[in-house]
Amino acid sequence: MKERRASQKLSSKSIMDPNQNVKCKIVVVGDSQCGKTALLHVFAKDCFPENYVPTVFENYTASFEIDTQRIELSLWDTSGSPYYDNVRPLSYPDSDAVLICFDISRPETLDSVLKKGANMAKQIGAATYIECSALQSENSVRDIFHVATLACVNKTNKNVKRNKSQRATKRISHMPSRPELSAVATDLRKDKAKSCTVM
Ligand SMILES: Nc1nc2c(ncn2[C@@H]2O[C@H](COP(=O)(O)OP(=O)(O)OP(=O)(O)O)[C@@H](O)[C@H]2O)c(=O)[nH]1
Repeated sequence: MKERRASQKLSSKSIMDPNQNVKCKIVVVGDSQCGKTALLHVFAKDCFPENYVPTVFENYTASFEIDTQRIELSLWDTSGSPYYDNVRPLSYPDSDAVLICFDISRPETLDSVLKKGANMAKQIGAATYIECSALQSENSVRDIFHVATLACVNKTNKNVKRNKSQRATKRISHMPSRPELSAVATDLRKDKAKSCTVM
């Protein structure tokens, strides 16, 4: 595993002790072949994986700097296969953020998110909805982890008060509905857009 040292500095209202090592655990879930591994590879290893290899469990590390604080990210890739439905939850304990992903060019993968993920996102106070393409835009991938890291840091900062349910309802309303996605999926396939993330 290779550690990525992001040069970009992030801004945060969080109050952090620069002497303290801040660690965040981010778990990535979503249907099989929706692009979870590619997302993590592009972010943590700076390259788009050439071949599709089904994941069982995989871990990556990376880091971000927020203000002068270095944040160590522990990134957990999971399998989207129903075969691993019983073991996937083993990665959830102690996670600071969960990225719930689907493939924007395959509306059926959004169904799973709507079935399981959206309710879960509301319950846990999801932060936002973001689209990205691991194939085409490393910046869009970086944005995902930028936001995820800030969400982790703010979550652990007791000085930041928020109304979880209001935030979730407001922010995830940007997520496309199933009919909207079906309508645009053909064009998206042509453009090779891929992953979306609800967090
Ligand atoms: N066009 C396009 N293809 C992508 C993108 N991201 C991933 N893929 C392709 O989608 C397929 C599945 O990608 P993975 O990242 O392995 O999917 P996964 O969600 O980790 O799959 P599981 O391990 O089965 O859960 C691979 O063939 C990737 O090359 C993307 O942003 N654009």
